Amino acid sequence: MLRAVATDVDGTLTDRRRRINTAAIEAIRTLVDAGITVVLASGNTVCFMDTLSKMVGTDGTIIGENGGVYRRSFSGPLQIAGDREVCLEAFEVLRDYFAGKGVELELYSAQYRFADVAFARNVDPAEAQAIIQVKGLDVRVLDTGFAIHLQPPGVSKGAAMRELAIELGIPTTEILAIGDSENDIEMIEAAGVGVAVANATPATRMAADVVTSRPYGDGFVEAVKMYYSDLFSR
Ligand SMILES: O=C(O)COP(=O)(O)O
Ligand SMILES: [Mg+2]
Repeated sequence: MLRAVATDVDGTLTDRRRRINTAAIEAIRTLVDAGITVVLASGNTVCFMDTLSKMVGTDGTIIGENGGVYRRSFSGPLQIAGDREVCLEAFEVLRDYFAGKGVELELYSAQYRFADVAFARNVDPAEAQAIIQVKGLDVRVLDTGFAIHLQPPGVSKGAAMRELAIELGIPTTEILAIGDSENDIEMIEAAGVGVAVANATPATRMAADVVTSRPYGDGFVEAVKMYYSDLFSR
């Protein structure tokens, strides 16, 4: 039995413009009301995730900053994985490099982040990755399709999900994970069932057990109805 659903946010519950799919919200509420734990798992900040959790109606179990932070329920202690300093140092290197090419990097919500660094996609993520590699920096460059993130090695939504699973007392084999991007691959692989929505990147689709026929929030609803058909047939 799939006792928990871990879902990505941007590109999975939202569309390309980050507008949330209202049918996806309804589906999450149906799951929550049936006692299924819904974990919102995103590259977004804790404060963003808290607001989203409240308004959607989950118990506040979240993975934020691509696994850099996670927490069981609103009242649980916030766990911080990884070292933000190494990400900030790597960001400085990238900022100098791209400044030399006349491109200014734009940080996203830096004052609200505990573990990672996120910035605008106005540069090629592959070029950023190449610079990190050339400089021998021990940081991952993740392209979520919405932002570029710098993560310490070992930090991922999948690693955070494993830790949360222990806290929740739910084996990872009983978790359904749904996502769309590179930052969802470890989570999709670690879960008992991994789903990619139709708009997912090729590597994310490859990692998944199932790829939905519909994109974005409609794909999320399709996946949930597929695995919890009894809850939605009433
Ligand atoms: O914060 C991002 O860059 C994307 O967020 P997501 O993990 O919810 O898709
Ligand atoms: Mg996403």
